[in-house]
Amino acid sequence: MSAPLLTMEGVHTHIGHYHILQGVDLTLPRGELTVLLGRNGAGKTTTLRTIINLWQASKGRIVFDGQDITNWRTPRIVRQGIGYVPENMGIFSLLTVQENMRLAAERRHFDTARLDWIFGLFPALKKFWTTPAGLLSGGQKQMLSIARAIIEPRAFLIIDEPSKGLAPAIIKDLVQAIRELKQTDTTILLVEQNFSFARAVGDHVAVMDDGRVVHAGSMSDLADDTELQGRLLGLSLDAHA
Ligand SMILES: Nc1ncnc2c1ncn2[C@@H]1O[C@H](COP(=O)(O)OP(=O)(O)OP(=O)(O)O)[C@@H](O)[C@H]1O
Repeated sequence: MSAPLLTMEGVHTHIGHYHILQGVDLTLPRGELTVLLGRNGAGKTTTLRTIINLWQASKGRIVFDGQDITNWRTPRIVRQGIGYVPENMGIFSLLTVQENMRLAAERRHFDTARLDWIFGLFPALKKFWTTPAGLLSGGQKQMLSIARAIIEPRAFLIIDEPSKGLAPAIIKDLVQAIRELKQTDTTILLVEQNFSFARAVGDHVAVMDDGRVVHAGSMSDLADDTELQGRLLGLSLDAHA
């Protein structure tokens, strides 16, 4: 088995006086999708932000592709080929879809073949290419946010709760797009609360509680074991949807 793309070893993060991450251990197999699950406030978003040093780890080690990146600054970390889709999507409402995409492209230049591939994943972006992003639906904004993160080839993609607030039909489209993205060998770390979505795309799962990873394993093992689901996640009805 090849070396993992990313490992976190005993990572702690403080935000102001609050001790949020309390020794996170996480291993991300290369080329596969790991879902980070856990109740509200468990520390999922803080984990994502700590990986790219938007929050500085106060203790522990983060290794990406064999390099200790724990104390690197964010721009240097993301230049290693990391795309980040934040929970608030980070798009510019007054700019068009095209302008939003151009800002994310290296030297503001589009690779035509890659752009066509993205239009295949998210046809709505082609349709609304010259529309201000603020006028898109919630699902279309999410697609734009992911498209921005993959406008350049990425070794690693971090996506924070993409299904949040989206209608089931849109979630289905997102599942399809993420499955296609997986074909490109990109390693993906996805935070998700919707277990049916998580189950549809995930190879591996890590469950967080109180600032730690309390379970890590294959998605299929968790999906097959309702007792484990109940114990780990206190799952809501959508687990069985
Ligand atoms: N800027 C901040 N200042 C103080 N506390 C914060 C800050 N950001 C997050 N926290 C706290 O850190 C804890 C973990 O938050 P985090 O956003 O990582 O959780 P989460 O698992 O992503 O939850 P959710 O699913 O609700 O987004 C929470 O108790 C939260 O209140």
